[in-house]
Amino acid sequence: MIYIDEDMVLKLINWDQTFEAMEVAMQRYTENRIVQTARSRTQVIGKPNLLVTMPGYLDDQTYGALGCKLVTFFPTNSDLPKPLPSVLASIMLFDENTGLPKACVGGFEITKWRTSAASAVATRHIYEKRFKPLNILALLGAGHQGRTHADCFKHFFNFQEIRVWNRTASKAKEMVEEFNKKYNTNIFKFYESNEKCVRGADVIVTTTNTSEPIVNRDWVKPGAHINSVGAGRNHHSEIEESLYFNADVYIDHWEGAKTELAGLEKIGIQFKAEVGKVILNQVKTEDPNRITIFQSLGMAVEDCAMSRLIYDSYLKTKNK
Ligand SMILES: NC(=O)C1=CN([C@@H]2O[C@H](COP(=O)(O)OP(=O)(O)OC[C@H]3O[C@@H](n4cnc5c(N)ncnc54)[C@H](O)[C@@H]3O)[C@@H](O)[C@H]2O)C=CC1
Ligand SMILES: O=C([O-])C1=[NH+]CCC1
Repeated sequence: MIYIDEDMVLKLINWDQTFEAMEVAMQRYTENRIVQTARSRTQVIGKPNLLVTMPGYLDDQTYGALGCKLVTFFPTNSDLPKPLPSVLASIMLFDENTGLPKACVGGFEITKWRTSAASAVATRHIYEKRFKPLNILALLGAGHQGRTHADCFKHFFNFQEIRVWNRTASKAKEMVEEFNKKYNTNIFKFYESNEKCVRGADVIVTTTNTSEPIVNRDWVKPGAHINSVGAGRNHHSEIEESLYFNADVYIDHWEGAKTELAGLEKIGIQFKAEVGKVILNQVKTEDPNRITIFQSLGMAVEDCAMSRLIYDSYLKTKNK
């Protein structure tokens, strides 16, 4: 069995293949060519810290794999004297004919990249494909996911303004300075107020651990698209609940939604479809003024696709 560490993952990963891997994983989901369950959660007693397991099987010539991601979600890591990321992960990849372990792949970078690319896939298929405007992007959250989403959306879309808000303003300011420098641009703008950041935005991405809404119904312009990624108290804490009643809500997978979005179902929200159906043109939002939401949970088969991609790329570099 080989170990592919985070540095190597970063050398091998790229946005275009990650996007394709996410499209394939979501499409195969709808075609019933995957197996995955709701993830298991093992909590450290007396703490909000969790070990989460995500096993999956994806049937695909290029991205197919049998694997299991092990994720730790430790929100208390940000309070350590030397802070650590709150989401850490490793992915085990198995031979689907023998069950032998093939690789253990670092899952920290993969989780950031694949989650960002999943949001981009959702934005492309739910929103951009309908010729909707892509002028202003609002990013709420300047943590690991917020930063990777900024790179990803800069790569795939041509926004004229990318607004950044964060609970701790200094982090958003730092990010804006760093990203304007990195891309030699001035399109990244710091926002002190989440309301002002959201108002007028065409696309909104939320990547926070908040347990209270940071996006209110009245702030979101008609026809805007939201990718809600963060999992605070639950996986739908970032958006005011009444907004879900006024939107078409898309998910990535029903197994996860049944448990992790049970709170939304309980208050009567019906999910329109999984993103795979939109990719396959089986469903779409017709009304251009209807707000759309991608409620991203993250799927095991996305990690299977990514670990296969990284494993194959790794072998290619070794065989050169
Ligand atoms: N949907 C998916 O597939 C995935 C979702 N996630 C979720 O995304 C979220 C962000 O993950 P990372 O960026 O890795 O974490 P991080 O620790 O790097 O960032 C956390 C962010 O949440 C913000 N935050 C924390 N408490 C807040 C509050 N009360 N109000 C407003 N903002 C608050 C912080 O300012 C920071 O911007 C987490 O909830 C994580 O569980 C992570 C991976 C995959
Ligand atoms: O899909 C994923 O890896 C995660 N979703 C929420 C925390 C980690």
